[in-house]
Amino acid sequence: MGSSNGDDAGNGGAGGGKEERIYVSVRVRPLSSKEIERKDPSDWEVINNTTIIFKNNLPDRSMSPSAYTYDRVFDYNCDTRKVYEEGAKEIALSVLSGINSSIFAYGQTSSGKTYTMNGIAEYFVEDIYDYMEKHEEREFLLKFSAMEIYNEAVRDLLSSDNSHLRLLDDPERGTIVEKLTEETLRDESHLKELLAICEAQRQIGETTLNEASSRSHQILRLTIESSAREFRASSLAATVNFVDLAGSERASQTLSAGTRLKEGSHINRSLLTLGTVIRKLSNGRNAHVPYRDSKLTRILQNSLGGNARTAIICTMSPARSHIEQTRNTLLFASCAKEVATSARVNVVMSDKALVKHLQRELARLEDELRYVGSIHKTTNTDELKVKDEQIVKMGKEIKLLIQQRDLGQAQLDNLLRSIGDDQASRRLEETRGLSMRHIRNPFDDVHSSRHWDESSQLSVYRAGTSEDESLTSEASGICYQSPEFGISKCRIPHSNNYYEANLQSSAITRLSETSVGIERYIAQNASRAPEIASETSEDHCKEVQCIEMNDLNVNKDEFSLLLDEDCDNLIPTSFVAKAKAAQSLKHQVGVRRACKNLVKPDIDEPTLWPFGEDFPSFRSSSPSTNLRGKPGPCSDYFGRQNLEENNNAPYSSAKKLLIRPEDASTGNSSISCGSETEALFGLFKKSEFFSDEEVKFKDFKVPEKLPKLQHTRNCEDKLRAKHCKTPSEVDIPSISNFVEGMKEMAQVQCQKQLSKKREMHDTSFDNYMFEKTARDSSTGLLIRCTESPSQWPLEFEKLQREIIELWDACIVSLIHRTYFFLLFKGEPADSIYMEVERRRLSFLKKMISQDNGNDTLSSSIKNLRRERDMLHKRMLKKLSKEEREALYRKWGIKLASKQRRMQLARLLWTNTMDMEQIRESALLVAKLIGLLEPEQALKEMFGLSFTPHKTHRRSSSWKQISSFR
Ligand SMILES: Nc1ncnc2c1ncn2[C@@H]1O[C@H](COP(=O)(O)OP(=O)(O)OP(=O)(O)O)[C@@H](O)[C@H]1O
Repeated sequence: MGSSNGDDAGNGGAGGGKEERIYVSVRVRPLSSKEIERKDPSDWEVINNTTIIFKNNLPDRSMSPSAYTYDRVFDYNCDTRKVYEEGAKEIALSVLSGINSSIFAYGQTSSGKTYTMNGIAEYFVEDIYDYMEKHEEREFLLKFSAMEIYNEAVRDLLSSDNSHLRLLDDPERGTIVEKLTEETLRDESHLKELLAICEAQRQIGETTLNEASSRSHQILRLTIESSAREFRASSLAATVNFVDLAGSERASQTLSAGTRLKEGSHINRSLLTLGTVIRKLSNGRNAHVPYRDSKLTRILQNSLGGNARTAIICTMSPARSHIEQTRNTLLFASCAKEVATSARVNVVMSDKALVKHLQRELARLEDELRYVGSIHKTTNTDELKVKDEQIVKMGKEIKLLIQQRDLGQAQLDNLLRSIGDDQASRRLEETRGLSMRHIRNPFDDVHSSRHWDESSQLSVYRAGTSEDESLTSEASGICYQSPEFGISKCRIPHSNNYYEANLQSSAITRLSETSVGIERYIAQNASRAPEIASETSEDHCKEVQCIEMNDLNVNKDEFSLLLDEDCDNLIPTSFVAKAKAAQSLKHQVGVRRACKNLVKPDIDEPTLWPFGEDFPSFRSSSPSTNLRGKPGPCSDYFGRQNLEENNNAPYSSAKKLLIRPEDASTGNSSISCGSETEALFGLFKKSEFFSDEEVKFKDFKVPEKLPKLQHTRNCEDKLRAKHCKTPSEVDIPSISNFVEGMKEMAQVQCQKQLSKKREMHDTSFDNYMFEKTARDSSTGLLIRCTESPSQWPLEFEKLQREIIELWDACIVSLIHRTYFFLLFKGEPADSIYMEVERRRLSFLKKMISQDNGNDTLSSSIKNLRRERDMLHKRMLKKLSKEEREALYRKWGIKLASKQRRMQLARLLWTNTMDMEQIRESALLVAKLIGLLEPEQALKEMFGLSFTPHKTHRRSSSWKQISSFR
């Protein structure tokens, strides 16, 4: 065979076939006896193995090509073996390599198609069996089937049943003939028998040209599967088709009529489609190829441009009388020469082989899984190891802390004993006829801070006034912390009255340090509440003991507070004792910090104080250093005083004033026992944080005119000077500090929420408080948020806008706004933080409005200016020129204008109605202050969880952030 086919039959890969052209040869038969008889001349001459020429110079032949070239041209004297050997063998035998192949015989009737095809099939069968004999190492399976397409009906040539067979489309095998008999060949003779049957079964009729004309298209199909005997994992399987087409002549030429005419039309339909298919394929594969237009092309689709090697042998008569048909045949052959097919080796896996293959694949995947699992396991093991180490380490720390606690407890007990606990009791009994009962000293039963939290949700201190076991609550002094925003109440009985007052929550948060004093106060004063009011502040101050902190020989009878080194703040002695004993606080610094937890800020308006000035002795030796100041530049984020080292400063934004009841009722002003008193118990004035009910006393009416507090402006000035930084010194609070503050704030709120349900069935007084809780808007918001999550997005948007407006109104730090804005983006758990922020800002706004535009506002403006100044400077450092210019354009700042950075800084956070501008502002500020990845500053990073948790350590964020207010 020619080089175009190559010698690489069977080399096609299983995955993709090798493209090759259809092998086209032309066979010229000898003139038949009839043609010779009528002296029909031969006009064709084979000049070489590949070319045939028309040798007659007839006038009407001038337009036709005179020479035709093909892969092979066989002259009339070539026998069929040669035709087979050189025109079909290689392709036909590709089937042994697992490659589909097809051999076609095409030509007009009586041109020698059947003559040629029968010979080829015979030689092929011989070769196949010869091959099989020579390849005993392989096992072969041959299956034979045969069909004819007669009048566009498919018939099984191996079946005596003349019924028409249907064609089916199989997604894997293509078009298949339904119910076509497929005989498994036993041997060569068996095949020859079957071939004989086919020949006998084929439709034959007499035409003018051929006495035994084949009137149908015959397809003989041999499928060969072969596999190596010793290695049967896979086998090769392919099919070879021997296609003997019906005559391609026109019906008129065969002088057909009746049945023959009908046959001709059907024959020509299939041949016409075959011609179209070949032509389309020869022109390129992009065009639609009408395989389905005829049964012939549909069945042989793979052999025509598909997965098969194909050879076409065009037979022709050299007689002049057939010149037209011969030329058509040659033209068809020329066209077919251009058609390419793409045959590939068909590897078939046996079921057994398939199972084996799948088993191997499964084993491989399992290995991979085990490998991945082992990596994962290793990782887990490593993680567990680290965690185990952490557990061991934490265990050691816990052990150490327990030791320290026990030591502290022992020392405290000794201390209490040494300072005369008994004496205190005796003294109380002697002087007031009271006994301390049911006192729950938090240090006695606090085994862990958790316990303290638990108890702080409920009544905390109870001092009995008699030894009667049937002590009623009316007879007792009660001081406890309510869940209502952490507020606490003290109730002091006297006669038929008892006085109640709210204690600022922050003080109670630290009640562990002050409890003894509270208890004693209650115990001591339960029977003399009215008298308290009559005592003067001078008297009170006389009682104050200022004890040096190293002097632990304090008299426990006296509720004494230690002053810190500056005598700015107070700390109960019991706390000092504990602090010292536990060695958790370092002398003065520790004490000072603890003391400053108790510091209370500014007082503008009075709140009634039922206890008078006989409150346990404490004083400030340095009144000028009291911490009265207005929320403003020196106030922290929540309006609290901005105290250096005030790491644990409680919430104390509300103003307060301590006056004696009678002073309150008479309007006399007698303020003064010092800010420390206020700080310790921090009574709140009526404020946005607390309602009327929370601050009024049951047995006192709030006087219309209340004494004005005499501010010590020096203090404010001093604080301002001390804590407010110059622009160049402006520090940027870290987001973690900011978050820490948020957590603490929300903690109070969460505790309130949690305790609400728990307390619902408590005393009537408690119910009173909880009814308040239920009315509380924050609580309401949270409930709405958790129970109607679908409403929350709207609520959030509304709340966010309100907060943005309030930030603007309160001239809040841009950095604070940025942190807040970026952190709280609308998750349900944000509600608590947002509500706290809203209430805080509302309170601040009111404070500012009450300030009548004085220093507070101007200071805030000044600080905001400093902040903008800082941001404008950072633009140079943090932004490239291109980034800056892009921002100028975005913000509508002319590139040619001056002080563009400052212009931009002044625009930030200004348009509160434009959320896009707000968002842009937040992102820009975040970038400028070094919050490089604001999106990563998620609440989760900082544990901003709604779950309440203890955080007694207060961050310095308040101080830092406040410096921008
Ligand atoms: N190469 C050849 N050498 C000798 N005789 C041939 C050759 N080719 C064909 N013949 C003879 O020509 C006659 C017609 O051949 P054949 O039946 O094979 O034609 P056909 O193309 O199959 O016709 P139809 O399409 O009508 O079946 C037969 O008698 C056959 O023996």
